[in-house]
Amino acid sequence: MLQIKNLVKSFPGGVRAVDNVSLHVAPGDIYGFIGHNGAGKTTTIKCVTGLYDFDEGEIYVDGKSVKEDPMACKMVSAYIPDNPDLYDHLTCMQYLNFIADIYRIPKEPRAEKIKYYADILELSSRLGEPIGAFSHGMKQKVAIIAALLHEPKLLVLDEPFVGLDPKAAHIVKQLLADMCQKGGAVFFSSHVLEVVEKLCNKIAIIKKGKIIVSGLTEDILKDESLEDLFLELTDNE
Ligand SMILES: Nc1ncnc2c1ncn2[C@@H]1O[C@H](COP(=O)(O)OP(=O)(O)OP(=O)(O)O)[C@@H](O)[C@H]1O
Repeated sequence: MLQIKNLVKSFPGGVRAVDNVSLHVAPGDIYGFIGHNGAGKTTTIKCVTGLYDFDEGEIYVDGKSVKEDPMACKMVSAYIPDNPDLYDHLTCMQYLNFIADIYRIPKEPRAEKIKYYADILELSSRLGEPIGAFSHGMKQKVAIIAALLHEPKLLVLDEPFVGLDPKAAHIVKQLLADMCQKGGAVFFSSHVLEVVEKLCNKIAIIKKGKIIVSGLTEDILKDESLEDLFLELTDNE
């Protein structure tokens, strides 16, 4: 569903933020992407979602090249950034309709889906309010609903659990697991190692732009905790 091959991305001034990264996220995978601050997670994610151009390598979403066929990639995927900057002047319902229009979701399933997700994320009574009046966690929930409306095959999230209360985090984990059970794929970055360890069937650790370990969680961890492994692999400079 997501294939990253030998990705290289440098910034002006010579920072090689992503250095020959290769990853494969298959249908049904919940793939956790972890690393220290500045390791290259967000840069990789922004290359995958088409927000950054990249210097070398290839990225394929559902078999389509992000460089050559960006629209096709966007139609089957969704991205939730670490900071949900939505349109503050729109009401929650106006925003969700705007996103649904972009993905050409017909009126009837659209209304049903908005109701379904708003109910489980406890936003139903706030749909008519402007997003500008929402808390960070509420904006995060709106971004999650907007991302799920078109039933993406691939969902990419940057730090999805920051700002969510424990109940909302639990529901979002359930939504991600449901999506993967139906054959979708999830790729997300996180610093919450306990969540990654429990939720993800695959994990990659990135350090200074390079992948230092990747694969099935059970193969990587064996009897160790993810925290111990992470500290062991990333602490030595
Ligand atoms: N727009 C930019 N211009 C220049 N350098 C950048 C830019 N964005 C990121 N970098 C650099 O690229 C490297 C990787 O940053 P990135 O944001 O991908 O890290 P991260 O793993 O997401 O970190 P965090 O966990 O803190 O969010 C860092 O050295 C950072 O300073």
